[in-house]
Amino acid sequence: MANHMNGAKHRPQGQSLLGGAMIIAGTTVGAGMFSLPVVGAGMWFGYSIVMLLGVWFCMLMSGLLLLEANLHFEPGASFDTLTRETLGQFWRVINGVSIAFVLYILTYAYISGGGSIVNHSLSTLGVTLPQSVAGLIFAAVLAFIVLISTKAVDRITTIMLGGMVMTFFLAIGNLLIEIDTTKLVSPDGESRYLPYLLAAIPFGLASFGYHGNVPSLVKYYGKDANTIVKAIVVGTCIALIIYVCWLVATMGNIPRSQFADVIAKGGNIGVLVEALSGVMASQWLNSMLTLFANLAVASSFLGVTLGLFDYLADLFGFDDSRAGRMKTAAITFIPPTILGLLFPNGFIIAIGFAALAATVWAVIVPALLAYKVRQLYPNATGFKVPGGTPLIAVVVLFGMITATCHLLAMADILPVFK
Ligand SMILES: N[C@@H](Cc1ccccc1)C(=O)O
Repeated sequence: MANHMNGAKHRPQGQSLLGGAMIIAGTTVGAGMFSLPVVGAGMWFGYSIVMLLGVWFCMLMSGLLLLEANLHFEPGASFDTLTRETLGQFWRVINGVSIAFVLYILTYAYISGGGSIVNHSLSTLGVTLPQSVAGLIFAAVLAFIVLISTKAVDRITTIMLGGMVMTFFLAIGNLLIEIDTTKLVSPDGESRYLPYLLAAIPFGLASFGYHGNVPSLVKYYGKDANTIVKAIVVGTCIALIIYVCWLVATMGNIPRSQFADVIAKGGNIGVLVEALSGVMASQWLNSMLTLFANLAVASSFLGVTLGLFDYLADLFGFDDSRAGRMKTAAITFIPPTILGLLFPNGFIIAIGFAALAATVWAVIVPALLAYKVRQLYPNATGFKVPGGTPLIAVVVLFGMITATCHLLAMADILPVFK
């Protein structure tokens, strides 16, 4: 649900807290959520919750550090401006490249996940398609909406958000009632848990990414630090609650040993939803769950690709005319769609790489920005994240550890549950 990446351009001052909290929650909750039970299956429920709490805290702090730095600039200053003016050209380039990489790879992840869930939905209707074709249809329909206008995206994501809230509570609410607590606390399968935690941290990080929205919030609220802090805290807490419910619903219904099958089939969204469908009593609730997954991936796709679309239009200087938008749409959608056709099942791998790049711009750069502005303005009286330099060091360390975990897991050095 990574919508409103660059939203809220047209709002005056005095906005309600709820709007901002929804922007943050909307961006945060997305495809990352579907990777959590799959990559958390090894360490299972208890450690997954501990990991989520730790990652939530660090990602909240990095968002607040970014806000602290941002408040030294005029509302409307972009992430690019912040890094250029504070850290210089080198970091500006690193930051820009890592943002573009995350947006591109997430677009691919959504096409892969979208193809998987569209395919699962069609198969319940008796239609079978190759997954790459389903991904292509998913991408083409949504890309068309982005091509029309930002307003079209805004309207459609709002409708989707409403649909997601209803289907989430219906489907997950029912799964929560049906959970089997013994599955949660004494899982089956091999008796090794903790070693699997490390390889899962990057997925936690990706699931709590929202940082591209911090400059949008400063634009939305002006320099009202108090309200923005509350919006970030409330928004990320909503995401945390949703993730905990989601882990209870999945791990309380699907036995740990069965996750090995889900992982063997690629761990994609459709496979996970299919496993959950197997334990749901009613066909109607089953459809609600499938609808929820479709909406979650589609709204994330719209939010992220709109961010990428605007970013690329700005980078290449394409205007807003029909020809300009066509050119921007071509460079936004064609590369990830080709990747989706070639590798329809790279969802989990793509989220992992998104996390690797996000450690740069959503964790390390915000910490460095805050460190630098504190040096530049030692007597500033505005908003300051508590904890001093030690907190900044913790956030940087978290980013470095997460990146290392991803690289080691990719190199097969860290244990990954299979
Ligand atoms: N949190 C988003 C992904 C994301 C990462 C980084 C920044 C913005 C969005 C998701 O789970 O889908």
